Amino acid sequence: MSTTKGLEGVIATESSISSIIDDQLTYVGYEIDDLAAHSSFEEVVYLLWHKQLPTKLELDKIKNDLASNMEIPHEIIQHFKMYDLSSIHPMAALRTAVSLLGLYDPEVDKMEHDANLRKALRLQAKIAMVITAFARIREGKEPIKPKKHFGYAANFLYMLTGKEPEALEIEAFNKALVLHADHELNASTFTARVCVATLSDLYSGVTAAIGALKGPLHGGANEQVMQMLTEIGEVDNAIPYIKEKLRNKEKIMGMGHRVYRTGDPRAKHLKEMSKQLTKNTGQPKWYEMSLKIEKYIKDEKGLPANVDFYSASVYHSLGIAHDLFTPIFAMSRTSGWLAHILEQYENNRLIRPRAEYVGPIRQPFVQVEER
Ligand SMILES: CC(=O)SCCNC(=O)CCNC(=O)[C@H](O)C(C)(C)COP(=O)(O)OP(=O)(O)OC[C@H]1O[C@@H](n2cnc3c(N)ncnc32)[C@H](O)[C@@H]1OP(=O)(O)O
Ligand SMILES: O=C([O-])CC(=O)C(=O)O
Repeated sequence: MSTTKGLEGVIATESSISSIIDDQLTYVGYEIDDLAAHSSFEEVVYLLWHKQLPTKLELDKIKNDLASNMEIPHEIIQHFKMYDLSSIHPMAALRTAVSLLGLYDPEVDKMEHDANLRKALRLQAKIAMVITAFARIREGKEPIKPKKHFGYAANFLYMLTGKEPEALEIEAFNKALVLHADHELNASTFTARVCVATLSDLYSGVTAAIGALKGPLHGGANEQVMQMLTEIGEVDNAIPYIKEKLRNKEKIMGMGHRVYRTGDPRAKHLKEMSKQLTKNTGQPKWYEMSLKIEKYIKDEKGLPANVDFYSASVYHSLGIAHDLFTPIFAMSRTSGWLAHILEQYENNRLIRPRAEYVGPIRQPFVQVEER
């Protein structure tokens, strides 16, 4: 047996959801650039789950279904109110709340495709209010219910702030959701597939995936990027700060990728949004700092910026708390996780690789009294 550390380059499954070929990303064969330019998040959700673009009627229906199913059970709100949320990371709260949501879904253990689609819709809808309710309750505010006529992006921003978002904010946020929705067999998606390949339920799969996304080598990097930018503070400090980090053999968050070599095709969209939004908010320094870091790391280490790098200054410019960046990633990626869960169920086989044993062998057993 031979091992591949981190399963690099290992093809673990077939999938027709998203592909990364020659550093180009597609969802069901549609270029990410086209989807980012033209589609709503709901359209992408439909595409990932049904593997075709919706008709106008189908799109209207999924938009309406998502908005009408967003309200979360009262018990989840009560659950958040039980804790001192000031010391709880929202990703931990989200992981627990998604698991808890499963308790309130009467179809949780129904395994038919249609039942799984209905659960997927409910979970995708409710996860938006789980995050916003958490964010409001920890600030001592009451959660806000969704508006039926708002789209997914607008509803999230509205439930978070209580203000009707502006068109530019909705557009930027929608685009960020589209860009994060799916990404082939990344660590959290693989986790979801491993979990449900035991024929466990969909809530378990998404709960497991949230746990995997939380780490700073994966989705948790976007929050870390903003922490780094905040520590840097001013554009002139950027390069000395980065040099020091590299001297200490520390990783620069938001840089590098297991699959992309020339660059992450999502990053350019977020970069452009960061440029515009930081200018609009009168804080171009976040973009300028990011630009310097990106160039330096590319020149010095040959590493490209990944999706987490510019999303940090985008979300910051939208006035979103830094520790909500990863939950927002999770909210979008839930659509991809659910698509992969549905695909796994369709053609399931238990996922159970082997480990090469490298521990001691033929050890003589010694009774506890003699050790
Ligand atoms: C949505 C996402 O999940 S996108 C990724 C988000 N994560 C981050 O941004 C965290 C920072 N980046 C990283 O840690 C890595 O690039 C990963 C985890 C994304 C990919 O990791 P891997 O493919 O396993 O690469 P690995 O960690 O082995 O790095 C290979 C080499 O590049 C270096 N390297 C990789 N990324 C970075 C980085 N961000 N900063 C500095 N050096 C880096 C490593 O130190 C290593 O160097 P060495 O060979 O001299 O020891
Ligand atoms: O694919 C990966 O390894 C990580 C990533 O960019 C993502 O999940 O969006």
